[in-house]
Amino acid sequence: MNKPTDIIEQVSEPLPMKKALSTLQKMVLDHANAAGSVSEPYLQTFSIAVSSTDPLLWLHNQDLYPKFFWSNRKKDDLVAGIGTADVIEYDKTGPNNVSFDILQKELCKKNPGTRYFGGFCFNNEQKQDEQWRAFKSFTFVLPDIQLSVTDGTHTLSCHLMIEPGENSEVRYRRLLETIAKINSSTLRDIPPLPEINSRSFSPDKKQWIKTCNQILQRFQEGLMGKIILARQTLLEFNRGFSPLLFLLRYPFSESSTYRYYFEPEKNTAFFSFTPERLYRRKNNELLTEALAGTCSRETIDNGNGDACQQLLNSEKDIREHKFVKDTIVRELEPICSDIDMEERVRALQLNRLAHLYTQCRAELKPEASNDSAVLKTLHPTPAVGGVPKTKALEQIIQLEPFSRGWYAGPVGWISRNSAEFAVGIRSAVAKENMFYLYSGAGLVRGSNPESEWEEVDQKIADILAITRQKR
Ligand SMILES: C=C(O[C@@H]1C=C(C(=O)O)C=C[C@H]1O)C(=O)O
Ligand SMILES: [Mg+2]
Repeated sequence: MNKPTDIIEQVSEPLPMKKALSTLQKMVLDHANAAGSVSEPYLQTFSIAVSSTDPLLWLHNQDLYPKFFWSNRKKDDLVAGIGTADVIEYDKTGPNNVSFDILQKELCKKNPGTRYFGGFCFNNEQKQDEQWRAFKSFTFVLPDIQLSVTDGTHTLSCHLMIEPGENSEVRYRRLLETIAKINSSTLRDIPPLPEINSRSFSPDKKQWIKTCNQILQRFQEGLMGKIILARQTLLEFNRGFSPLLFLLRYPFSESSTYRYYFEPEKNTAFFSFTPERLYRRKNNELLTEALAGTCSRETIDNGNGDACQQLLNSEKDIREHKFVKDTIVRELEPICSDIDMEERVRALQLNRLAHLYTQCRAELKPEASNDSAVLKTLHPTPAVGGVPKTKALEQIIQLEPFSRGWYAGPVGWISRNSAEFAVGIRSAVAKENMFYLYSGAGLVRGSNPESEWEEVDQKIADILAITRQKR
């Protein structure tokens, strides 16, 4: 077999979905005749322009798994994917650094010019609760079929991966069968969510306040500077349903948040509406940021106040933010030749919340121009972990009455020369009728446990609002 060209692309006017699918089938079929055995992993992408189709609705209309969806904050990079052309995954408890290295090593072997989508758990040293089973320590999927919208251009692609020793004919046949199963209907039937039977909090408010006070005591003793404590809100619905409904019903199309969704098995999914970027890398160029310190509109002047101004004047929030900003700069130093962290802190207005925000641009040293090096350095920042890092991570395991799973972990995509990871906060994991929502707050000296409880409520309020939509 010839050395592969990465991408076979049919250049034409955008085709309607049905026609695009049959053309894609033909492209694969034409190529399948050239199939043989390979001595190295062989990855081929077939692509075609398709007429404007909402990727979320398209995903909703399919009955193949896994499913994923990704949208960046600017909404000029949207991808919906189905099926597994290839997967890089790992499922053993151990240090996060081992996970990062394994992904990097496997990715290098495959050297993909295209993207694998997935995520990592927050802390792989932690034994995970049952609802996280399908997500593993990490999972990155190269989908069989994907619909992407880049700068307004819609592209339908499929991927074929042949590993050494594999029968390529079987692979081609399997891909053709998968394409044949794609539903090209554009049905807009988005059912309402079922009723909620019960709602419970872990920890409850009393326990939360007790734990926060314990932490405040540690600050007094000078043992720690900052820690992020999270809460789990469990919603039990009266029946199971597709968690994708939360994305289809997310009402804030203008909001500057990522939208991340991964459904490894039918009706088991993790999703996140996070405002926070962990990093974006292109070769040796790195973009990252500090995002911490919160004020909600609702808590000032019955929603009429200026949350951004309030935040910029809050000594406690500025301090909370500074832990993240300073740590990022300090930890990037060994792996970067140039770091440009904005001097001034800004306020970023979201739907109901405002956050303190500073951007950072850096140049990676050649030996650190890879995602394993960057992930080891940045994750977890003190926006979701704490200061000092190791101590905070130990405390989180000890004090939180649940495991974090993928909550606050890096979620996003990775390819040969570039990657983008968001921080999986404002998130939920769903398993049939049970939905576990996660959110946390950064505690520093002077934090008020009651206000931090409310801050967490505000952070999951966008997700909860969806459960109250009537139609
Ligand atoms: C930990 C979360 O958010 C983080 C905590 C913040 C805070 O305490 O002010 C703000 C943004 C994030 O850094 C979360 O939403 O779960
Ligand atoms: Mg806060």
